[in-house]
Amino acid sequence: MYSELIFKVALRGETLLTSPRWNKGTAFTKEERNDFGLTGRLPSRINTIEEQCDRAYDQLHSRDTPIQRNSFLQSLKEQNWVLYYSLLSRHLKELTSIIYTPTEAEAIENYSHLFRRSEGLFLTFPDQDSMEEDFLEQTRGKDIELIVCTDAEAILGIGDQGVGISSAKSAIYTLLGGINPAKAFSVTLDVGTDNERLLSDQLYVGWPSRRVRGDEYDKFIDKFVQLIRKHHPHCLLHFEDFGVTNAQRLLELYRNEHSVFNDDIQGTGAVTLAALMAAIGVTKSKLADQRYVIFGAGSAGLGIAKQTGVSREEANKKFYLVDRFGLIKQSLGPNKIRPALQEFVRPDQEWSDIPTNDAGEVELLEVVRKVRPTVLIGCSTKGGAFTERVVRAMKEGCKRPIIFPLSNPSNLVEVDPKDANDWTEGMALLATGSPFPPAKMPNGKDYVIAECNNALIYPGLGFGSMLSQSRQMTDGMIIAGAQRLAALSPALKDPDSGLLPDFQDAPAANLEVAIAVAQQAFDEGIQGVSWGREEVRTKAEDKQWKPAYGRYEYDEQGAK
Ligand SMILES: NC(=O)c1ccc[n+]([C@@H]2O[C@H](COP(=O)([O-])OP(=O)(O)OC[C@H]3O[C@@H](n4cnc5c(N)ncnc54)[C@H](O)[C@@H]3O)[C@@H](O)[C@H]2O)c1
Ligand SMILES: O=C(O)C[C@H](O)C(=O)O
Ligand SMILES: [Mn+2]
Repeated sequence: MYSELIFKVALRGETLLTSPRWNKGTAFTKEERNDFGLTGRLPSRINTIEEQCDRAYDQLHSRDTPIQRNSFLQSLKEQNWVLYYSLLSRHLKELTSIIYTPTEAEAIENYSHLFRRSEGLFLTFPDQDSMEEDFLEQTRGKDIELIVCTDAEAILGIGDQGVGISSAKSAIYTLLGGINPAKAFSVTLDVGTDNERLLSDQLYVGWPSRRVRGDEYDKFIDKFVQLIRKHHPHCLLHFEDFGVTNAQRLLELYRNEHSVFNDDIQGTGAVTLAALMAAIGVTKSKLADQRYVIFGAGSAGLGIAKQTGVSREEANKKFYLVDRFGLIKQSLGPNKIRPALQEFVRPDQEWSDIPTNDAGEVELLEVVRKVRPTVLIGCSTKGGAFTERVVRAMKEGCKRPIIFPLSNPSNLVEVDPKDANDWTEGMALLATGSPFPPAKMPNGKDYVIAECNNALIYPGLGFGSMLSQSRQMTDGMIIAGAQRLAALSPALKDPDSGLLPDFQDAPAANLEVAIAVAQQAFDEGIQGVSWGREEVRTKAEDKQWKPAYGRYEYDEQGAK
């Protein structure tokens, strides 16, 4: 059916073959080769997309390591979008882990050494006088619906990487969310780096200077945000992997004036809420009845704590936050407690009889022993932090502990889910941030480890907001998306199944999320479109971009 699509294209010859958006390589038909000046520029045989995918898949497998495969796929993306996304869609689970988590972490760590061709827009602090010009040079005349930006201060759990991530996040929007890649744009905000390894690396491609902070940083970010508001008022602005001192602050600053979204706070909060809803569906309890310990009180940790919808007064009763200085309690003082954590600070007297370490801190194990939490979530960047003693203490405190070690990439996971499953005799309800193989239950059955990664929901949240053209991404929209995702949980049918849909089903799950989000925008009366709520599903299906070539007609006024 997609071969019925007709595109008016204004490129010819070499420029057509080097345009990843329009290039078809050996799939150009005889007629197109005649019309676009390609006869003599391509070998004779005309391939189908299936044949091209088979060839590319073989080439991919001639590379041995995930990082070599990541580089291969990056090159393919630079050559031909339809082929790239077709190949990824055909081998979704296998290849998502190559272009995204966990392999993307290695690709970003080695970005400067693997560098071949730049992608998206680089806005660098000392060049800010030409920011608008640079921005318009690349975006002029384009109908941009999505901008993914990062300042790369807190990339996954690997910290400050100077430049990186936004293009992988943007590709996931297309692959799992159906966003047209021609309408999405990734931006690196290069404000320097405090990573010594990068600063002393002669090959580092970013701006080799210490990170700009304070007023100067805020002004730089503001200049960028105002540019988007001016030129693309409807566009969704997605923030990724900002540092913990900026992420929440920037979100609060802009979320009422533009459709902005922080993935680590809101996307992670939403996907974890969905996994929690599924888990309490299995344990037949309520969110409000859980006792939560969150290990790692950064952007993700706080996003999760807030997304559960527990009221401010309730928060201090239900949540125990543990960070690098142990339990967040009063006597840590303002230097060790960020203002955003205030509502979760525990009174000291509550802990006076609990042993501390030499530094006077209450460690995770002691917190688990005392609180007997039903839920333990890790977003600390500290691999292995959920030791056997911690996990066994969880099991002593409740029959079916909910344990989500969410730190990425795989080597930073707080506990290998296989171990957590063994140490709890298969009773733990588990979900991780990176993909892991199933664990074995004592009865020999496989227990599927749900991948609680924000990629299962952020493309749908974004698509829903773009579809409804809401000028805001409200909490109500995010919760509606989380509820819809939770309703798709395989564990609701079979308690031994994964808590969240398998990644193979991520495109379908994200579409459902998008529909719920757009419907919610209508319910809140903040949609910017003139069609009606009952049309949301059809409009969503129509708007989805699918990797398919269609037929090209040469037209000087056509797309470039
Ligand atoms: N699964 C997902 O979808 C998902 C989403 C977002 C983040 N994450 C992961 O969560 C982790 C944190 O991400 P973030 O964006 O919140 O980063 P962040 O920098 O905002 O927060 C990290 C927090 O962990 C704390 N921390 C650092 N070392 C610690 C230690 N040894 N013990 C206890 N706490 C420690 C820091 O003080 C900080 O508060 C990363 O590994 C990231 O990959 C996963
Ligand atoms: O990038 C991911 O895989 C999820 C998340 O945004 C993270 O920072 O770890
Ligand atoms: Mn992230």
